[in-house]
Amino acid sequence: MDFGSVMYSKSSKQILVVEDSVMFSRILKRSIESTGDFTVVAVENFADLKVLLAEKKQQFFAGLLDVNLPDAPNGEVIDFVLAHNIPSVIFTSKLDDSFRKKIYTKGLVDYVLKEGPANVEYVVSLLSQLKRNSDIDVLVVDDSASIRSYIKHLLVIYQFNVLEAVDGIDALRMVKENPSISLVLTDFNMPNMDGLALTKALRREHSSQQMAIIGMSAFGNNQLSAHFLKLGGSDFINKPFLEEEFFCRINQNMDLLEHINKLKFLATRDFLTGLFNRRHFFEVGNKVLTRYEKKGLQIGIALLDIDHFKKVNDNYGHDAGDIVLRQLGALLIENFEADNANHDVVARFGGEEFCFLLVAENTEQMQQKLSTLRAHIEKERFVLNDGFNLQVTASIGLFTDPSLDIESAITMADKALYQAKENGRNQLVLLDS
Ligand SMILES: Nc1nc2c(ncn2[C@@H]2O[C@H](COP(=O)(O)OP(=O)(O)OP(=O)(O)O)[C@@H](O)[C@H]2O)c(=O)[nH]1
Repeated sequence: MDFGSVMYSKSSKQILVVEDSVMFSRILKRSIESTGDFTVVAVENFADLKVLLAEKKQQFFAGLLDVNLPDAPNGEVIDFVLAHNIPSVIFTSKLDDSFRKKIYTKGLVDYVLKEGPANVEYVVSLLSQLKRNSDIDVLVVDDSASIRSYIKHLLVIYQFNVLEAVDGIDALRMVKENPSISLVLTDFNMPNMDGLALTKALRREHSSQQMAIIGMSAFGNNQLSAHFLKLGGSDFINKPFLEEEFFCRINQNMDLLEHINKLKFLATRDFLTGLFNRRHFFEVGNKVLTRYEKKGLQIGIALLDIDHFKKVNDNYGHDAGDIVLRQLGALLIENFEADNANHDVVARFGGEEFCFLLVAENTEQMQQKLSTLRAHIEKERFVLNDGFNLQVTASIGLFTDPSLDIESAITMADKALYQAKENGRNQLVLLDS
């Protein structure tokens, strides 16, 4: 048994595999690790498992357990691993009804039949869902404490972060205080504000692309479920439900939100740097413009262009150029997006050119901000794949005039940028009206 040879990256989560078939274990390891999100530690028998968990070297995100091991033929590993608080999925070659019920009462995440490659794919997607769920805040709304606690118990098995509310009014307050909530599971009959009124109120502020709302009510109430879905409910679960159906519906709804968010990201962001793209810059920029002009603040447009960037590509290769663009993108996100009380907007316009919409009390503030950025870029070490450190400089053109629209302001900022290049590069040039 060799646990020491595994390299752990800081962000990857560790998965425990307990499986006596070396071949199956290898296939699992390869498929799981190919996601780049997980590293696998595998053991072949119960004895090794005991040693591994006694060492307490790793914190496992999830376990994949074979229930029939030569030294533990009756599923003894299940209780042992669960006692170590490792959410687990079991592999089994056959499944009867009573065993299936036991799986969920024991607090296992799921079961997988050992049938072939499709099941390995299922395990990998299940692990990815668990990882995603650990970033999702769910609100459970029910006036019954015991039902809330049961649903919370199920959601925690699937790694969700769970918040609770006792009725619709309480739920609206919780959503306001916790804007990260993206799934609401609500009962219907509640005092003060019921599930239908809650859904109506939530949908005024949160579209179905931002938040999933799943209703839960006693079986047979078809009119209620239709009414709920028409109000904007995402899905409906009849009570009592099979745990398996409960998890499937929740995961399907969260998969949908995830896909929508990915599409939104792809439509609005530049692929290489993650900054806004040109189209989205205009969309956001125009909104910021109207909001801040009213407040009497000044707006400026700046264009930044890396100096002699062609030489970076020519001397070190296109990949090195991409590394510089990516690292510069991260620097711009850190300085202009992450902590952005003024709502400055920055985008990659293409190639090595970046555009800024700046909001400040006066032109001097903007100049100060951009001069600090220029100096920061000059000092930054861009680290290439072979470890070589590269330095670059950038020229910036800034234009300020409260009466111009964004497009005309960009044309003027481009003139200022041209002057900065003509004057010898690595500098900021201001043009104002
Ligand atoms: N690596 C990489 N290079 C790119 C990308 N987009 C554009 N470029 C390169 O950026 C370079 C831009 O060069 P030029 O427009 O001649 O300007 P420059 O060399 O930066 O010179 P000045 O702007 O005059 O200082 C070209 O070599 C393009 O091929 C990209 O996405 N990745």
